[in-house]
Amino acid sequence: MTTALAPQTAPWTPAEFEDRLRTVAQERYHDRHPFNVRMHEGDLSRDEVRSWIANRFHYQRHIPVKDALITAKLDSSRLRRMWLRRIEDHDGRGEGEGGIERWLRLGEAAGLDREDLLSGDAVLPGVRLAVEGYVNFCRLRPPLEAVAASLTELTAPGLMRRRIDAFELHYRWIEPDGLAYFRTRVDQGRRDSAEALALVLEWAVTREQQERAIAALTFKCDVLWALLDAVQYDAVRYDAVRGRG
Ligand SMILES: O=C(O)c1cc(C(=O)O)c2c(n1)C(=O)C(=O)c1cc(C(=O)O)[nH]c1-2
Repeated sequence: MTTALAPQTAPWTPAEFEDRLRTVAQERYHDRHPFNVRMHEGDLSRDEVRSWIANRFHYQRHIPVKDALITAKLDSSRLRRMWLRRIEDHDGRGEGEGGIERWLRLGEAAGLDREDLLSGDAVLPGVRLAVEGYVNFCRLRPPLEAVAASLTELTAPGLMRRRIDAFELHYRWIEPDGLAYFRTRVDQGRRDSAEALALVLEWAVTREQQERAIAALTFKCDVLWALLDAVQYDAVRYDAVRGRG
């Protein structure tokens, strides 16, 4: 005797699954975090912008590490080549190239010292934990979940454009060349998210796999949110210490 699948375990159609992924990537994304809202409105002090740049550098420098962990799990040359390109995007092909270098230049354009950024001394405990959480997630989970976690990049290009506008309008004390990182990421993020989405749609065949992909993306949104919680809390604490809080 065959039993029909219960309706709740039937897979979503690819269109419905994609729609659910996009909804998570929009509704839970950190563009809605109060710190980002304040950034876009021009409310951040110079110290707050600098703290964000220094703390976000910790995230940036770990992106190629987590991409190397994902690459090691991929089982074809085509897929590994695809993922290796992400590592090159961040590390460059030689000294003085790539996204990490561009982020260091953003820091310098905002008045931060390259050596201080590289030392990691300004990185907050909550930021360390959030980034470690993401790296370990990609280390421990199967490729489907690790790739699905990168799908926050479905929403990232829109945020990059918004950030460029906000920086040009409100934070003119940052030298314009420093914004090169964000300009480059608009197209890279679009390409990366399109590739990752195609893989997730192909690999998640059962309802359980689809739900795992949604959970992975939800987790990643929480990583980005927690990172900004730490930066925001530090700013509040700093204000209180100086009697402004
Ligand atoms: O500034 C941002 O808001 C933002 C967000 C994200 C993201 O959504 O994960 C990434 C980036 N930037 C980014 O620059 C980047 O290289 C990147 C790689 C990834 C990833 O998970 O593979 N996300 C992001």
